Amino acid sequence: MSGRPDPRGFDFDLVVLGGGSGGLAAAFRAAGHGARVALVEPGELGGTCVNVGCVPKKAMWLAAQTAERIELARRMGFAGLPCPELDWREFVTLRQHYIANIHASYRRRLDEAGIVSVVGRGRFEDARTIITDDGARLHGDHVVIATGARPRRPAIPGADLGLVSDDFFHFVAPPGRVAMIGGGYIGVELAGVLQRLGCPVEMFMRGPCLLQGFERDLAEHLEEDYRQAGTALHFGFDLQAVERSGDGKLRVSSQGGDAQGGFDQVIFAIGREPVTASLGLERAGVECDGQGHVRVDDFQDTSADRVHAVGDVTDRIQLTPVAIAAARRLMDRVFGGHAEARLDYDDIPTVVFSHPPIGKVGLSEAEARKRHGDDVHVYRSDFRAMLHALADVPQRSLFKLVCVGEDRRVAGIHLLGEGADEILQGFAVALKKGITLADLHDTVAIHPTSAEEVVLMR
Ligand SMILES: Cc1cc2nc3c(=O)[nH]c(=O)nc-3n(C[C@H](O)[C@H](O)[C@H](O)COP(=O)(O)OP(=O)(O)OC[C@H]3O[C@@H](n4cnc5c(N)ncnc54)[C@H](O)[C@@H]3O)c2cc1C
Ligand SMILES: NC(=O)c1ccc[n+]([C@@H]2O[C@H](COP(=O)([O-])OP(=O)(O)OC[C@H]3O[C@@H](n4cnc5c(N)ncnc54)[C@H](O)[C@@H]3O)[C@@H](O)[C@H]2O)c1
Repeated sequence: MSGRPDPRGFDFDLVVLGGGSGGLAAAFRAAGHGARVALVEPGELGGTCVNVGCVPKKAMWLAAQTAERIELARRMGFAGLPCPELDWREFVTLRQHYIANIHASYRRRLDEAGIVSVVGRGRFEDARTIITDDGARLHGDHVVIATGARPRRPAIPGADLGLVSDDFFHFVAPPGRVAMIGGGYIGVELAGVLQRLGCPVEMFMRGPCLLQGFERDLAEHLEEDYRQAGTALHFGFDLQAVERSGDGKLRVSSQGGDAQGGFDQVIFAIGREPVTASLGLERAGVECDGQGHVRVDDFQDTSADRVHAVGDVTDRIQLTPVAIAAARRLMDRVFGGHAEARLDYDDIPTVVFSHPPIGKVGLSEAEARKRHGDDVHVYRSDFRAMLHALADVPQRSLFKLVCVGEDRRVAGIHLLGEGADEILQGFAVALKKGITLADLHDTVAIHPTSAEEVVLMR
């Protein structure tokens, strides 16, 4: 919308705050049900995922994987290959061109769906009224809050010397020697990309391992892979300060007195915080938890009538398909006549795009034992993928099934290795449908693949 703000305001069935994964999905689905929709977004369409998350990250991962493949090819006897060295500027141009196409496609789809797209930041005047930067008032019968999250910075001296994941996607040249703080999804993924693209990187973790929340044995394998690739891992490093030394390099020090220097960049990957502070939620009667996440019930309803929230702004699993699925079901309930529609947050598959990738769906072995006691049966396959065996590199794959009960229902699938990212999706469908180990054994394997290990585990 442009021009002078209309003092009478504009009426809609739905006003959506945020044009990221969740907000766009809500807007499109509601419009599909015939609702009159306004979408308020101050930045580029697509939010975190498209602009500073999944998409540019996966592009960098693909570049890093290509470098890895060139190295494998050399080991397999291909001669005359150049030393893999990425021209970052050229690749980033390709990446951003890909992203620009996504923006254009969203813009076209919003127009086609008749959704009013408002450029600006919105905040609540009351539970039915959103006021935008330029003073326009949008009245919605329903409001969806989908303002997402932003990277967290530690409250320590020198925090302003460090970067966050958003900044990573501004690099147009190798960043030099990097200290990555945090061993969760983002720390592991960005460190993996850097190491495979030939940038020295060291990881500093407060805890004792990488990827807490993933199977210990698989994560330990991954730690070994990272060490083999030349990444130093510092566990139990509780960051106390970042300083610039006399030589211009950065130095990180821990509570325990440990210090490491000589870094060109420090990147914080220590979690994300919800974007709620400036939304005027109190004026709408929307409650937040202690960390600022919007509180929602199982139906994505907030404490305010007809105000809903989806995605990273809530305290649920922070994944794009989760934000999208929650938004679509919410709109099916509100505008589509499906009174019971809601997202089941159990058994959501997830993959970390590490090198190699690691993925999981369902229960961990520990969670299964907590719920099912001794009636838990674990099957493992530890093998070298054919590609790695041929190239004679030490990388191994580790697949694990967690089954429960007399009928060995498959309650958890955990994959680390070549192709894990692509293999998991289909098996996640099967797990969700309640398959047993016997069902896997009844399925004829596809040979020779890594995926066949899942149906052959005994
Ligand atoms: C580096 C990185 C890699 C990731 N990789 C993956 C991955 O591989 N797979 C995966 O599933 N997930 C991944 N994620 C997570 C995924 O990006 C998020 O879970 C997802 O984007 C959440 O969507 P959302 O709609 O809740 O929020 P967002 O996508 O963050 O969208 C929120 C939008 O709200 C807008 N906004 C903020 N304030 C206002 C306001 N006042 N008014 C109007 N609009 C406002 C913002 O500008 C933003 O566009 C990754 C995240 C990061 C950071
Ligand atoms: N492939 C994917 O699907 C993907 C990729 C990236 C991000 N994401 C989503 O984004 C979310 C955020 O990613 P993330 O990596 O920032 O968070 P995370 O929660 O995965 O990991 C944060 C890590 O930082 C550590 N930490 C927290 N505070 C610290 C401190 N003060 N000092 C040192 N370490 C500290 C935590 O112990 C944890 O290991 C993820 O949880 C995930 O849901 C998904």
